[in-house]
Amino acid sequence: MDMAMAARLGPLGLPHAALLGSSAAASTRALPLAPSRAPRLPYPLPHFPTCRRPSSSSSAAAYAARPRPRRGSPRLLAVRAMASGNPYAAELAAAKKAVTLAARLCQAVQQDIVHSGIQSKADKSPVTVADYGSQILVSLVLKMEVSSGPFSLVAEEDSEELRKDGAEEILEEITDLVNETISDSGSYNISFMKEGILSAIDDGKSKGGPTGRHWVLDPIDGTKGFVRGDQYAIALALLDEGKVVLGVLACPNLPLSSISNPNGSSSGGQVGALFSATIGCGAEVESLDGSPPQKISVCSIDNPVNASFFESYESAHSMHDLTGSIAEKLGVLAPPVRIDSQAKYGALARGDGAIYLRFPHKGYKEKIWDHAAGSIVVTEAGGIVTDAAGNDLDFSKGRFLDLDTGIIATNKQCY
Ligand SMILES: Nc1ncnc2c1ncn2[C@@H]1O[C@H](COP(=O)(O)O)[C@@H](OP(=O)(O)O)[C@H]1O
Ligand SMILES: [Mg+2]
Repeated sequence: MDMAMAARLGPLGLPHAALLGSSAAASTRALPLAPSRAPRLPYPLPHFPTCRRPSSSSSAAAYAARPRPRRGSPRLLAVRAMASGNPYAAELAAAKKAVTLAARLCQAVQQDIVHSGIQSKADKSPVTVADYGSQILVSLVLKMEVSSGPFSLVAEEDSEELRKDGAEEILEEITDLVNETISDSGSYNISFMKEGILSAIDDGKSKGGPTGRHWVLDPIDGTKGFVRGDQYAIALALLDEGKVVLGVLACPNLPLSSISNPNGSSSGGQVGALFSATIGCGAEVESLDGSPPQKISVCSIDNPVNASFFESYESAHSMHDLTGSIAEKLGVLAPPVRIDSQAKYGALARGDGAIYLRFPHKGYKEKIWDHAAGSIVVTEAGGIVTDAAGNDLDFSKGRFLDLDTGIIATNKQCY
């Protein structure tokens, strides 16, 4: 290929016009519903006291003998981080702990939504409870586990609605659900009052930016999938000087085995995957129930004819006719695999498919929490994530990504 020709080509070896042109319909393969797991928490929960630090001497003895956090104190974690050669090891451990706890809360609420037959996002209350609850847990756990430096969190939710008249009941539900999840985990002997809950949400108001460290959180990514009982993710990343240096993706309904085989998820297999990656250290997956992490890498397919590609389940989020047309031009034969959330990035990173195409409708502005964790999981697994013009995604510009041309993630061979 001559240089002039190469310059005209975009990612996937296609001219930019082909990436941004239009349409051809494609048949689809939707990921089979993951088998549901028994809820760990009833929902809605009965109310219970919001502060239970022991006062009597006998309960003080019980308090002294309480189960301790398994991963050790922040100081110990920092020492381990230095010893392991991963400068973000303490942050990674905290991030995994935070999203695992949030995933438990979300699973309990999703079970309730599915069982109660709520199928529309219009009935917002349980979704709202889970969104806020997940953000609160992640915010609280990070603050308790990572003590170094100022705390900055760029997250989707704020407490404005919960501070309005009439929101008292839902705030109480959220408070109870958060406290119950913490108590049930056995990790901390602490509970929170409503004001602490509201301020944990508002910790997520940071604007991010090019300097310092910022956590980036989507407390429930793929809300529509969550309501349907399908895929969703709790996505948490860390920015350091404008770069994503760490990412974790809790995908409670994603099979642990590959979803490249349509029957793969029905092999009696476990669901609940936790992807993680730290810059320069590779990417891993483990079960949300705590199996040992295993290194993952993107697939080595070099001919799109043998590739399958991921895209949003929701056509409102990505133009299915355009992605179908791109796939056709590439020679992809398999129908698209449509799933919600950054579970797509996780599945791509472990080689379940070769390409993820995301082309929102004109005017949509992507938020950093929808891609930060997923993109580092893919790049650390050996893949590439760019916009349709081939530029790296820039997470240093605040709460939004500065692009309007779509996102492509794939392995180096297909790019
Ligand atoms: N019109 C639109 N175009 C593109 N993305 C959209 C969109 N409306 C919402 N989204 C984003 O798409 C995310 C879900 O991605 P996916 O389609 O891959 O499941 C949503 O995350 P939330 O569910 O956290 O709001 C939301 O941020
Ligand atoms: Mg999202």
